[in-house]
Amino acid sequence: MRLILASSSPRRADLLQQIGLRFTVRAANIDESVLPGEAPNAYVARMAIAKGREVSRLCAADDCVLAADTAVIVDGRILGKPSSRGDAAMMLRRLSGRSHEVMTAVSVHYGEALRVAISKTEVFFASLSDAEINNYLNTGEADDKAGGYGIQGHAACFVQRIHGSYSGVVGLPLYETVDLLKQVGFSR
Ligand SMILES: Cc1cn([C@H]2C[C@H](O)[C@@H](COP(=O)(O)OP(=O)(O)OP(=O)(O)O)O2)c(=O)[nH]c1=O
Repeated sequence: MRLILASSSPRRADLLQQIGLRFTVRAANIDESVLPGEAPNAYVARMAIAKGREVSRLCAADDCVLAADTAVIVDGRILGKPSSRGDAAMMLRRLSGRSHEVMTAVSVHYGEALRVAISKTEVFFASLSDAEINNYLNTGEADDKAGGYGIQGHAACFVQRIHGSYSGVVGLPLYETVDLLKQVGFSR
């Protein structure tokens, strides 16, 4: 009986380690395109379930598989990971001087059981100058992160406040994760 983290994200592994869980990492590789008209909560839940399902197929029947998906939502639009530096710059200009929502869905597959939770956090960004955006992009932090920023890195300077879950913004909401593991009866 093992806990498997179905993720290639080093942040998710760091967060799980932070709360003392022992686990093995097995990354999932799925198509992350948004369906036409798909609502943000439906999208992140579908992605978290698909990642978990793919990895659980390769695991033992008594393994517990944890997966997650994070998206940034602004004006009803879903921002995933930027496809280029220009795309990341566009995302950061869109987030500048206002608040947006970060949604992370977590899925747990354990035996026949599947549970999903969604964490939503409002993040308030300061106004960013073009120079600040360019300097930030030079750090390379934007490349693999939803919305083109990481609150845990240099972009912390852009964040005035948040309302919700810090670990959820970084990619794995820890309260919800532990709650789901309890719900399916997975004990450490
Ligand atoms: C908003 C934000 C996102 N992120 C990260 C969390 C996720 O790793 C990433 C969003 O992409 P995801 O598709 O959720 O995850 P991933 O591709 O990194 O990893 P995997 O699918 O293998 O689990 O953005 C931060 O690290 N900090 C932040 O402040």
